[in-house]
Amino acid sequence: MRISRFYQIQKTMLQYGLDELLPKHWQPWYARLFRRCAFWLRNRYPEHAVGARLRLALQSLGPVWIKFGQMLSTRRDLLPAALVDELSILQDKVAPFPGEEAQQLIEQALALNHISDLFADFDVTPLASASIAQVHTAQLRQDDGRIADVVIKVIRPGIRKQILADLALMDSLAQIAARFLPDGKRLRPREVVAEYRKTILDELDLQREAANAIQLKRNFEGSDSLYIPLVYADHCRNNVMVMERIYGIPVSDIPALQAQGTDMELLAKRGVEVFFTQVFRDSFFHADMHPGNIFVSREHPDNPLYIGIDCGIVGTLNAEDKRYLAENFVAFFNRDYRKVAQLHLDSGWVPAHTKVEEFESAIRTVCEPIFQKPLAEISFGQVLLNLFNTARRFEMQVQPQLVLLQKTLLYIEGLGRQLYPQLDLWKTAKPFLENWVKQQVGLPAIWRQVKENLPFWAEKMPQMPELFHRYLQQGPQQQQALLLQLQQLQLQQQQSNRQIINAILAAASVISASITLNQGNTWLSTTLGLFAAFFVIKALLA
Ligand SMILES: Nc1ncnc2c1ncn2[C@@H]1O[C@H](COP(=O)(O)OP(=O)(O)OP(=O)(O)O)[C@@H](O)[C@H]1O
Repeated sequence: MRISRFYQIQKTMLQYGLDELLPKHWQPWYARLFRRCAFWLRNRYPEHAVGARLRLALQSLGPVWIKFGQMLSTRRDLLPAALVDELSILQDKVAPFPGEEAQQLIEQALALNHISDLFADFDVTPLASASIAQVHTAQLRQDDGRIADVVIKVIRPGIRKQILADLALMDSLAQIAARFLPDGKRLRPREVVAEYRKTILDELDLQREAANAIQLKRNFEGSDSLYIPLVYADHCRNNVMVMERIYGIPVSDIPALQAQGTDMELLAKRGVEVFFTQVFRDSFFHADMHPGNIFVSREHPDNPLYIGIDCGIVGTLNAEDKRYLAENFVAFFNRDYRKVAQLHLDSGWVPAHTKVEEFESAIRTVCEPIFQKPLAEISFGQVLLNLFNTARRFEMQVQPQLVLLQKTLLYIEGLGRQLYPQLDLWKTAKPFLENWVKQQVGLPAIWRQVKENLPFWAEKMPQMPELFHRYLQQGPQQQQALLLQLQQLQLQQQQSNRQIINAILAAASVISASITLNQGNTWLSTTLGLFAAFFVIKALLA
């Protein structure tokens, strides 16, 4: 099976003339000889450009390859623009599988004798069908007797086996490419395949998608900007997911949005706001924001509400990633390339031996042309992409979560400008970034940190005597480890105490300074102000 599939893949690639993607001097003599002899595998589509042939070949190889092409289409950092443009029009239109089979899968997964035990009006004709799953409509009979309009998403039968087999082959091909392509090291084909493997296998697990949707819904509870359909978690399994049916307008249907009088400017701005809120407030963002997954509510078009579906792919960021992003954006838009370079060094993103002047100059070279445009037209996604590419030359390993974010940012920008071409992204995003950066420094940040640490200390304090007791009972090596643990706890506690004391002293100085200033004693208030600054710095360094 594996050999015949391997042969089929090679055959398809040669019949679409994809060997042309490799410059002749990269191909060993035996490969060129084989190519000449294999008369039955001629390029059948010489009239098409090589990018178009790659797209058609992937399409004919099936869903796994189509999705792989779609993923590659987001890697402008790796592939030439013409190829990426072709790949980005790959569509995974796949014939639906029989609705009766979907019904059986649902009955099995939810342990139902008949689908009507739980659902009324199950429609065997799918509402939508894609390469991995298919969606049917139904009405859910709830425990309290109420009926809810729902959709049921069902994973295609047998798809997992097919995906695993193709992934194994893809990895073999990537190994060959990494070994034989002179550019194999830079393109890192095995890592690209490994990243894809994770994404596509995650998409096969609807429990995971359900959990993501529940989390995102909770994050935007009561929001005017984003609504996530309710997931019926009790009726979700790995291959079946039941959720509230929504009736919004697809975001790509601009005439329909305009016809209902949608405030397009507000809608575009809200798209950017929702994205930045997900990234900077929640550190949890929907990372599959293609237009097919975004709808707009038909209610109150003057206060437009997005509806997001398909939370199969989400990105998360840690505090360091967020700081990196926010500070870099702010430094970028101030055209402070030295700061950008320094930030990379300070955070250890590029090795310590990097020469900051060289790095600064490289960033300036790629980014300055972007700033020739008016600020309103600058693409954040492009800025990030250029930054990643430059940083990579300086040995920065780009983090997958940041690539996911950059890709989502490009989608959001494209969408925003499609809805409202005059959208000024910078103006919309700037308050978010500046606020966030501001919140990370100064007294409020210290206070927040102290508050965050208090429960930790409340929990750890009672363990101190126990740890000490255990320490006395252990052998020398374990004693050393425990001692270290104790010392760390003590250090953290001392740091936390120092921060609290300095924060209190700084606050007292600020209050006294403002009282003395009101009383007209400028000299004393200035001195107190200096004290306040001194304590803030001490708190930050503690
Ligand atoms: N809650 C819902 N209410 C109404 N329609 C829905 C809902 N969820 C999904 N659909 C419809 O089903 C289609 C496919 O759903 P979804 O995007 O979740 O599946 P998918 O298999 O992950 O597709 P793709 O990978 O192409 O995005 C959507 O484009 C939409 O038309």
